[in-house]
Amino acid sequence: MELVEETPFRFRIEPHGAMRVPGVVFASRRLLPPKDDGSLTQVANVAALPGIVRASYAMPDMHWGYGFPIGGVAATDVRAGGVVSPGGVGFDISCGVRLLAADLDRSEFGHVAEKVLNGLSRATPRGAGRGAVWQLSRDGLEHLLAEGSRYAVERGWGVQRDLERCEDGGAVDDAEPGRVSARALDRGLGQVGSLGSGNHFLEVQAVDEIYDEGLAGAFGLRPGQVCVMIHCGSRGLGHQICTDHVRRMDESMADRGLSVPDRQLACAPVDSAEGRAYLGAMAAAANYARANRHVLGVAAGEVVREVTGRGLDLVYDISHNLAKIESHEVEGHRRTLCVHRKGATRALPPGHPELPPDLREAGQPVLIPGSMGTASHVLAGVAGGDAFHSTCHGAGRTQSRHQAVRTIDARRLRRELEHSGIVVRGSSARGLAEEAPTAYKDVDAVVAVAEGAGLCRRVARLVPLGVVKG
Ligand SMILES: Nc1nc2c(ncn2[C@@H]2O[C@H](COP(=O)(O)O)[C@@H](O)[C@H]2O)c(=O)[nH]1
Ligand SMILES: [Mn+2]
Ligand SMILES: [Mn+2]
Repeated sequence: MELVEETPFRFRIEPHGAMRVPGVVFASRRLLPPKDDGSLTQVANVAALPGIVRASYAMPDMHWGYGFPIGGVAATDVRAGGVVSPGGVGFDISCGVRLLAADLDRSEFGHVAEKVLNGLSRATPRGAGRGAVWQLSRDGLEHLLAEGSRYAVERGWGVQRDLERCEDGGAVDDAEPGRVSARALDRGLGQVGSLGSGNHFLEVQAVDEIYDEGLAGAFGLRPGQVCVMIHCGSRGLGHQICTDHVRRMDESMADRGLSVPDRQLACAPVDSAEGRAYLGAMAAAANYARANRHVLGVAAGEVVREVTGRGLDLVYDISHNLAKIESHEVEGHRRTLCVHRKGATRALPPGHPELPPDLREAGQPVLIPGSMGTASHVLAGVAGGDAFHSTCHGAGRTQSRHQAVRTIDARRLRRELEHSGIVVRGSSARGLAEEAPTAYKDVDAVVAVAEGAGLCRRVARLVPLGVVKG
């Protein structure tokens, strides 16, 4: 795949073959994926989607994914036959990050660290399919799919202010629980308030460095502050919805005369029976994921209060696996677009009407986990942000899980983490090796490139104090 360096941190793949638009990769030379991981070919494949506009984008944390690369962003024109592709959202629909801040300094945390981490470990169900913080009836689950975190607050979980600090006020309005299969409902029923496994985590962190004092203040962050970051998504429910709709779209493509370079890019016009069915179910999964992070955050807040006497305030909650119908200007015209972000985070600029009043001047907080042994970051959206106001979502993998397990000694890793003062709870030896910091890119370099490319700005850097791994 030939890449042309257009400007620092921006590479272009010229349209060729079935590509309808160019590919644009935001990266430094060092962060570019190896040619043999297939993700640059995926950028080119996505550029062939019917109705795609401007470019097929990839963020600096990009790596290979199902159909779309992780770190991929693509928008299609809804009124010009543009398609939606479940592979452009991923199996963990609305996987995302929630950051909460404590009125506690890291100097006060050391002597209670073990106690807090033990409490968080007990309060956080994790692993494949086991346990949930909130046991719901089938009727309750349907309410939650329609109303997301708003339903949780209504039922006594957390406070109204939490909703203002959530993307979409805690729920998307276009969810259609009736589009969710019985199998997906069954899988989701006993998992509301659970982490899942692998890359999902609940981490206690400290603010280590502030890059922009004004923005950090607006987000409620100060140097040395203890925070809790939660990364998880829509569990078995989202996975089943993706599986159901990839199959359905795959079956309908020939009849609709649609073809794509890779079967994993199965898609349907947004404005079609299959497209609408997927988007309605996907939105229900998005509401599930937000409520999932919400109740985990409330449970974590109770533990922190019990041990330290201080509570947790929500900084922000944002997804990084979602398709959204948004209005953007393309070639001088306002268009209604279906924006896929898969392992990419929306980053609204200052002044955007969708931001709550207290964040409107600052821009949207963007939450970037790094790894359990390195830093994580808080960024902010900027005016003129490219890729439909999107940026990276993490460090991004350099090694597959399989490669990591083959090369990393889990016992040694656990010792090294504990030696650096990071309390580790949960996770099997295999799980720990899969998620080793060395299996990921350098998150500091990723966010510096994202900022250098004009996608966002850096606000604060956080370091881990303890982690509960899925
Ligand atoms: N702070 C931590 N970050 C972590 C950990 N495990 C993974 N990660 C980062 O999350 C992103 C997002 O993952 P994805 O599954 O949504 O693609 C990933 O790229 C890593 O940078 C952790 O334990 N702590
Ligand atoms: Mn996930
Ligand atoms: Mn994720």
